[in-house]
Amino acid sequence: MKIALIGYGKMGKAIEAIATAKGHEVIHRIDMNNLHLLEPNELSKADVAIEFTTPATAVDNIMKCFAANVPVVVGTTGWLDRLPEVEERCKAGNHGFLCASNFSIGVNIFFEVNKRLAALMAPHKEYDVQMLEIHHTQKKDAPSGTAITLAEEILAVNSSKTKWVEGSAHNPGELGIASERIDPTPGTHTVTYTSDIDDISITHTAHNRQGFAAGAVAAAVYMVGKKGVYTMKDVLNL
Ligand SMILES: NC(=O)C1=CN([C@@H]2O[C@H](COP(=O)(O)OP(=O)(O)OC[C@H]3O[C@@H](n4cnc5c(N)ncnc54)[C@H](OP(=O)(O)O)[C@@H]3O)[C@@H](O)[C@H]2O)C=CC1
Ligand SMILES: O=C(O)C1=N[C@H](C(=O)O)C[C@H](O)C1
Repeated sequence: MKIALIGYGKMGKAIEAIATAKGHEVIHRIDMNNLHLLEPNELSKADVAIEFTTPATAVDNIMKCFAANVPVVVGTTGWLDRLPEVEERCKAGNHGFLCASNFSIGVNIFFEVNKRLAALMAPHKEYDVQMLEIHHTQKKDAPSGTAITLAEEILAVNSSKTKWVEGSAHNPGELGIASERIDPTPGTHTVTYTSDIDDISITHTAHNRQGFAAGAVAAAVYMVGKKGVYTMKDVLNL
């Protein structure tokens, strides 16, 4: 598989290491120094593009992959308010697109555990729920994309909560997501239910970026030749 890496920072480099070890070929390593490689005649040489850049640049880069007719796997977070628009463009143009706030197998299983716990806790109004995410200090967005996914899964079943908010909740209807930035934390997420009687917490702790990178490579293999909108649930059969 020929891969165009859009974004060659911490994640781009981690993905390259895993992709090449698996026998894939990285044909483009795109950062701010070689943006001409985003032109259709260059991107179209790849079987798949993997996009890990910044919240401000992800959507433009996805559109460039659509223009080049290259399926794209997107890990960049902090832009997902525009996801419906991007999915619409993907379907309308018959392109290939897979996006995940977190590619690691462990976090995707954690998402399922979170959904099950949220369903079990929903009738028990004596418990309040809050979240904490911890990442390295270079992270541009807060709360993390993973935390937002976890929060949305809780909001879908917990009728006491109407929206998530950054930091502490100001009223009982809000689900507070606290963010801490501590180096070199790759990514830690905790969901806690608190009552006067007891607390229940679930935590996922990434020890490094290998899980995110391996999941992104698995998603890229899955996306070669694909049209339409997919998620990690398709890749992992969840
Ligand atoms: N979904 C998941 O599983 C994961 C998602 N992420 C997310 O991935 C994103 C990237 O993370 P990370 O690798 O740590 O970030 P880094 O800051 O280490 O790397 C970002 C890279 O993007 C490049 N870049 C910036 N603007 C553009 C552009 N317009 N076109 C092409 N490349 C560009 C930068 O180039 P330059 O150095 O020249 O500025 C740099 O190489 C973040 O949003 C993060 O939250 C991270 C881990 C896991
Ligand atoms: O920026 C990061 O590093 C990470 N970002 C993703 C997120 O926002 O959830 C995934 C992972 O936690 C690492």
